[in-house]
Amino acid sequence: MNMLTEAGVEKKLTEMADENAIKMRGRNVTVHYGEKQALFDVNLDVPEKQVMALIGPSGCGKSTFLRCLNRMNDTIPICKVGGDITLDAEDIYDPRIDVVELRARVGMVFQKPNPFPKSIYENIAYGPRIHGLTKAKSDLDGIVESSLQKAALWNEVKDRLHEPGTGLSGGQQQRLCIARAIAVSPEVILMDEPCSALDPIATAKVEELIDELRQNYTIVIVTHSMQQAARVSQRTAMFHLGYLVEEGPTDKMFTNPDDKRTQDYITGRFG
Ligand SMILES: Nc1ncnc2c1ncn2[C@@H]1O[C@H](COP(=O)(O)OP(=O)(O)OP(=O)(O)O)[C@@H](O)[C@H]1O
Repeated sequence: MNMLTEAGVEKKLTEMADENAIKMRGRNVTVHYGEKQALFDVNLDVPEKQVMALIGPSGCGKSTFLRCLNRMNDTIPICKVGGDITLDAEDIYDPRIDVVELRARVGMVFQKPNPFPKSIYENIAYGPRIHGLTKAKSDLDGIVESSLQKAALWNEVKDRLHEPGTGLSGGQQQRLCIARAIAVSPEVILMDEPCSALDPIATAKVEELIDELRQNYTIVIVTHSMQQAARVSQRTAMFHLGYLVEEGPTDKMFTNPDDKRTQDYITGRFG
């Protein structure tokens, strides 16, 4: 029989806990835009260092939920968020939370690549500089290089770092935006349909990158593409009309979902 020592048991338990670690937790999350309620009592856990896909028909509240996770909804005056959302068990809506710092810990990549109208180098250097992550120019050079490496863009841009970011192809611009998010050492990266403006080759590159990034980061991605959700995520959450319908391992969600609405959506019967 395979007997584990006490230290072995301890190690095994720690590994199991890590596998199931919850990075962000949403409890009874509601969102109103003025009178209109967009989310109803959403309870959803985001597992650490995995990719979670948010799927569901247009208008079901996927992007609204995503934006709750780094308080991007604060920028919409009519938007009111209720319920609890935690990051490492810390309430991110606590008035003492510094929202700028929160958004460095929980970075975001948008649908349309949106590099600053500055050089490739400056696009990456801006965040670490304003967050005071580095003082020496050589440190900043190092962050720029490692962020571009992690975003699988370094080889394509290393000889043109001082050219405008807006001069890159759409797919390269999106990887530049991912590098920019990585540069401030986030823990979570939120992606709102990051490939919808990209061609299939650029999409494949970004998907490959997402798969690599999950070794170090927790990722939540909104996508309209069932294939993409199946390719990149380990867990999938299905929304419908502002409700979380169900959540589970991606394999199960795409082969044997519990709810008929998920079945109908993934087989293209609505949405
Ligand atoms: N800024 C806003 N002001 C008012 N209503 C909004 C705003 N943003 C979203 N909504 C409404 O909230 C609901 C959920 O929208 P949301 O964008 O979160 O859905 P979604 O599932 O991401 O949709 P899509 O897949 O089309 O992007 C919709 O009814 C939408 O009209």
